[in-house]
Amino acid sequence: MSAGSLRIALVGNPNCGKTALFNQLTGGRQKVANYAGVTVERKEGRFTAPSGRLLHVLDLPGTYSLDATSPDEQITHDVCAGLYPGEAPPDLIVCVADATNLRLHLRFVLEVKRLGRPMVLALNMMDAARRRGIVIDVAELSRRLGMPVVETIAVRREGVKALVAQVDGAMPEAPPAQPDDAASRADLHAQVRELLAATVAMPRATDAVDDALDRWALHPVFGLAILAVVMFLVFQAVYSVGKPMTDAIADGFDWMGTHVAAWMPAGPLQSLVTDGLFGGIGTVLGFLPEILVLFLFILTLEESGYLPRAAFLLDRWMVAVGLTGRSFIPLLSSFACAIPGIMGTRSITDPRDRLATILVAPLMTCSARLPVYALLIGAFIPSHRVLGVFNLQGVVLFALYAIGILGAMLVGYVMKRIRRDKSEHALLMELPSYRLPKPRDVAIGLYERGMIFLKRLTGVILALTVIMWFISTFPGPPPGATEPAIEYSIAGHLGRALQHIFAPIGFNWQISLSLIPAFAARETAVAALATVYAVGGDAATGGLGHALTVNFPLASALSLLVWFAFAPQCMSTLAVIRRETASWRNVAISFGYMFALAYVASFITYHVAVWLS
Ligand SMILES: Nc1nc2c(ncn2[C@@H]2O[C@H](COP(=O)(O)OP(=O)(O)OP(=O)(O)O)[C@@H](O)[C@H]2O)c(=O)[nH]1
Ligand SMILES: [Mg+2]
Repeated sequence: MSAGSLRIALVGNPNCGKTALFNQLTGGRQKVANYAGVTVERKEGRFTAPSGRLLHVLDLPGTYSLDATSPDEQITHDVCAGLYPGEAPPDLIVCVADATNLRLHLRFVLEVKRLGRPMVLALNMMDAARRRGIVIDVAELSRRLGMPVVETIAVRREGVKALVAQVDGAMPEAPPAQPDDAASRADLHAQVRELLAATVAMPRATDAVDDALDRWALHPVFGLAILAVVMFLVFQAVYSVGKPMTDAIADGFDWMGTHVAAWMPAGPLQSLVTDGLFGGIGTVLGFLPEILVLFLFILTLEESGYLPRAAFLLDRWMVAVGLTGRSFIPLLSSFACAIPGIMGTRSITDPRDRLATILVAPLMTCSARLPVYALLIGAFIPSHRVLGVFNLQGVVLFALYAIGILGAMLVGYVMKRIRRDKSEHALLMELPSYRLPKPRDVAIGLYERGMIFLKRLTGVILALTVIMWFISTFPGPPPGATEPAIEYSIAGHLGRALQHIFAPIGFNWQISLSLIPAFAARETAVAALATVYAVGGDAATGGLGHALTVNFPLASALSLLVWFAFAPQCMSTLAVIRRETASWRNVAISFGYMFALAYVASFITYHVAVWLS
């Protein structure tokens, strides 16, 4: 340890507030949510304590015990035991415990103590504990454990002051290291009982409000009905709240585009700015409000503690289709993006269940597909009222999310049928307390999502858009050409070559072409179509939506929507599958089955739609 700095590791059972504490200490913006298994990687941050000392803080995945059974728990174990490659053991372990659930959490505290390293116990969630009338004799607990004990409330700024003072003060003495064997393990239970009896007065074991809510939320029939209604309302909200804002942004960009164009001399540069930048990037940017509205709901649900209940309700169904209730949370993260979803599977203990979840995660509709859906739905689906109250566009969007989920169930079921090991695992999961979402955490989450979207927009999407503009513009038409200029460009040739593959499912060459950049980032399909049609001169009047309705039959649009629901995901997703499973074979399986599924489903959709119309 260098004289001026100290390395601290935050450890504890899942969902006890380690990350909330980490964010308060370091000003970090790591994800906090009300269920187990949110953090799956070690995250480092630092801050300067009042004494001027630099404190390095490590946030670790939660773990129920130090004999790690899943990849994220392994990380925690290795860091604490000083076995993590390339990392010295921490100078001080801050063990975080949920004060409302000490029966479970103290066991882990005792386990960590046996490592024989200097440690401090943070009794977190003291606000909730006091509300429930739990009284803890902190001085006695500290004396019996032989370590400093600090009460904290990680969701309030002032709630962590005492902890900072403690870690910034004199280093606590390390407890004696103890061997880790079966006998001493059995002993832990007895010790926890003794500690609880001597230091904690618990008026009632569980919260009356939680119990009352759970009678409805976990009811096998009403519970599922509530879940369906909640999900349906979320998608309605995306349309009724997000759409007007999206339209306003699109109009604003159109207006700016025409004005900027008026200032510039005609030529390739003007075309790049108006067709490529305002046409392409502007169109994608317009979908930010819809993404934010969707995530406002998802983050609120995450913080409320409702989601693990949904996992519990769906467990039976998930097992029936070859997944587990534990797959629920990673699959849910995949609605943001398959990448965090696939990384989130690290909390699934069984490698077989984990792989099944990884393979179906990309079928969940990620937020990058939302612009594509929104564009096509806006152009082709009339905004009728259904049953007087629901917006038809919202219903179609809901249906698209639903076919992704149904597709995942189908694929899970097929995998279950073909694998040899048919054992099933019961879901063991703690249900967290219900909690009113903290505006700050939701705001952090929204900010992070928004920034991810904007960074993609100014990075990969911008680059791809410029490339699309370039290949759509050059080479220019030969003298005396009769067709639109774009027909002679690289894009024209490439698109027509690809069309051989995609014509049977109803795609014209422009769409076939837009699938190439979409493989790098889904949203670019929108930017690419905007650029291609703008360069081709079709989008000049009435915007991209209009250009699409003129150039595309409805059957092609439906086929394209279905294609995007199932098609192999972007390259980054495949790269993460490779990293998480260390196997190219899984990448090939994933790509291959999704391509086949998408092609067959689009083929059927296209031909049925043509036949019906
Ligand atoms: N009322 C209250 N809620 C808290 C407190 N600390 C954390 N929370 C909430 O508890 C939940 C879990 O917090 P996290 O920080 O994500 O927990 P974690 O220990 O990092 O969980 P994993 O990463 O899954 O191991 C979130 O909903 C927080 O808002 C607290 O002191 N009081
Ligand atoms: Mg965490």
